[in-house]
Amino acid sequence: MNVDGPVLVTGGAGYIGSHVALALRDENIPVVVLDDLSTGSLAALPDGVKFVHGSTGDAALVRDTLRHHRIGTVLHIAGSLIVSESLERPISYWRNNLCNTLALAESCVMAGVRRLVFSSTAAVYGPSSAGTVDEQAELAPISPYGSSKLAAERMLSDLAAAHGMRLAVLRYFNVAGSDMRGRIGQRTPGASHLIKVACEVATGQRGALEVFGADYDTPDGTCVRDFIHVSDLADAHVLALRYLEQGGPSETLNCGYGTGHSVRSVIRAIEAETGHRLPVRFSPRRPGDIPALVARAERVRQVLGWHPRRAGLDNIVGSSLRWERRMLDERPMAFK
Ligand SMILES: NC(=O)c1ccc[n+]([C@@H]2O[C@H](COP(=O)([O-])OP(=O)(O)OC[C@H]3O[C@@H](n4cnc5c(N)ncnc54)[C@H](O)[C@@H]3O)[C@@H](O)[C@H]2O)c1
Ligand SMILES: O=c1ccn([C@@H]2O[C@H](COP(=O)(O)OP(=O)(O)O[C@H]3O[C@H](CO)[C@@H](O)[C@H](O)[C@H]3O)[C@@H](O)[C@H]2O)c(=O)[nH]1
Repeated sequence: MNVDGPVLVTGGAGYIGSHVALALRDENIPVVVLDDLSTGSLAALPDGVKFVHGSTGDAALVRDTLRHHRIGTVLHIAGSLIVSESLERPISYWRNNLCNTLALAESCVMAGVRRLVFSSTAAVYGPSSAGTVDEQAELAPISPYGSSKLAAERMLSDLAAAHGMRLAVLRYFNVAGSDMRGRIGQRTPGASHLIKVACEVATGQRGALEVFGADYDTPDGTCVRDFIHVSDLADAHVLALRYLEQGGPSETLNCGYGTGHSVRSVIRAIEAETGHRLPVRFSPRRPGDIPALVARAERVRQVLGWHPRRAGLDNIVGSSLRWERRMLDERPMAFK
């Protein structure tokens, strides 16, 4: 492959970033990770990956890192991402997702980086009657998280156009699962993502799964999401890198499978996998939740030639449960 210098992965000590770093390393692409370890962990870093501790907002550090390692492409994955938290702490979300992204992008321009991949989100879309959105759907975020990511998309697009940088914006839907070979997984302490939480409950690390709302206008009353396996998403990053290196123009791509699963169907998939009933408690709706969010995702397949290999709740839930059981083995006796 024509790799123009190593790739910088921001947020590479986090859940998605570490799977992306692993996918790049599996393709023998040299990787440097920049992470402030605010939610990430050194234990998540794959072997053979260089690590720089610091923030994307630290302009001097970022410029030194870009120049010292002769970085050709930046995969900007670092960010703040919990929808409900963003409603309580909007300043922190706008600062990290917009201001720090602007600082990073300015450093990229000054250091002559020509290619950028940006982690955006399905939360930039508003609630739609069909629940299924393509890249042209109305952009109407209902949380500071979604708004700050949308603003960052627009800011990056302006900078890219003016400074000869090519930009791939990847709008992830709900990312879940772990490396199928069990090498890495999601370590986030106190995580709030449905499948992570439910698998922690299934392995006895939490008491019960709280289901936020069963009165939505959806087939079974619970919210519907398009869950994408983290390693399929990581593969899309490798393809986006190749695409930009081969001269592909700037693109915005939904990353999902185009299949919706309700919260109740996730619970059923976990029960089928474990053979036990999952303890569940029904609670009121959680602020900021959209009833249904499913990708129309033909474009990512057409543009990048992406062929996901791990679709299906069984792959996602199975790999998540295997990872939680492994984490349990590493933890103190109190959890056993
Ligand atoms: N998890 C999902 O379902 C999902 C869905 C859509 C989009 N995303 C996006 O994917 C990205 C990664 O999410 P994740 O689930 O891996 O979360 P995560 O919290 O596991 O990873 C984020 C990583 O970024 C680091 N970080 C945060 N701010 C930083 C900064 N200013 N400088 C350097 N490092 C910083 C954290 O320490 C962490 O390692 C985020 O940008 C998020 O918006 C995630
Ligand atoms: O303990 C829980 C956790 C979640 N849910 C429900 O499960 C669904 C999914 O929630 P969650 O896993 O927290 O993900 P989202 O709020 O959909 O957001 C994720 O997916 C978005 C893309 O769709 C990303 O942008 C966000 O960063 C990421 O956190 C929602 O209906 C929640 O109300 C529960 O009922 N109980």
